[in-house]
Amino acid sequence: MTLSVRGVSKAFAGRRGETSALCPLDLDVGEGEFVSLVGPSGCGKSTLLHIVAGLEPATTGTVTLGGERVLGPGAELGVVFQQQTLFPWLSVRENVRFPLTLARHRSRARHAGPEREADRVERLLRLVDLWEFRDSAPAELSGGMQQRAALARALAAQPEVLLMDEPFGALDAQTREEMQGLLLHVIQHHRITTLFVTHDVDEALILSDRVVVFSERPGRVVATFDVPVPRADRSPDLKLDEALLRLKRDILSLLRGRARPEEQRRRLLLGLTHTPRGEDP
Ligand SMILES: Nc1ncnc2c1ncn2[C@@H]1O[C@H](COP(=O)(O)OP(=O)(O)OP(=O)(O)O)[C@@H](O)[C@H]1O
Repeated sequence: MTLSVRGVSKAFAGRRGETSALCPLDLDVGEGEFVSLVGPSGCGKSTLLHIVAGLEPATTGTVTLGGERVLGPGAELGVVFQQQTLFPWLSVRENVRFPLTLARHRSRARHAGPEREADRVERLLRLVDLWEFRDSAPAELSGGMQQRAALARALAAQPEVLLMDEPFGALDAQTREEMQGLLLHVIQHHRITTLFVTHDVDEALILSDRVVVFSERPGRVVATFDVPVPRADRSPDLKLDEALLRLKRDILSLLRGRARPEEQRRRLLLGLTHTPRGEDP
């Protein structure tokens, strides 16, 4: 299913007047394509994702999925956010089953599909390596396990579009790499149209067909980079690939040119971006 953003802008009304979060922007994600958004903190990436998910109205413009206008949250979308969003009172298995129950109640036969609900839940829990923890409560899982459960839940209703907002942002480096490997496995086997927000340029390059760079707030698209690596050849080890290193350098220099100095310093301190060897930050 194609995703199309046309002339979408957002202004928030606040105590100190209006905050313009997004300039009118256009963005397309083709059927089965994986597109990442990177940009300075506060440039409106999450706001755009919320608008695409139908969780936040746009001030101007329209979002369409498969040609149909998005007017609110829909079952064709799977969403994974950085914060833990599992229902704490349900077990891991019940969390993953939840979208299927919801789809059944909305009698969305298309989403029920031929596979039995219980079989699908088991397949997904095995895919994310949580079958053993199926009866645990979310609070009993580590952060990485909770995000694996959140990914399984997002995939349960067989969404045609996946929206992910820094899903691995709170994880340690090793768990993050494992999650990237898992997501690569998922997208190599199911070509789901995906819009992915991250601060990590390596992560964007490893996972994406295309990386879209935003300006600082109010966000607009300043550049788009195609990633010239076939899906089948992708892995977290690609960080050292020559072509990707060149792309990374280009993206970082764009971000450094556009990010505010204090934000650049914060990111460098946090290790969110890396300075290519021989260059000053
Ligand atoms: N509900 C809201 N009310 C008022 N202002 C908001 C609201 N949500 C976001 N904003 C403002 O809109 C701007 C964009 O925020 P957003 O969270 O989309 O940025 P971001 O690029 O995702 O940031 P980060 O990378 O730090 O997560 C910020 O200035 C933020 O303060």
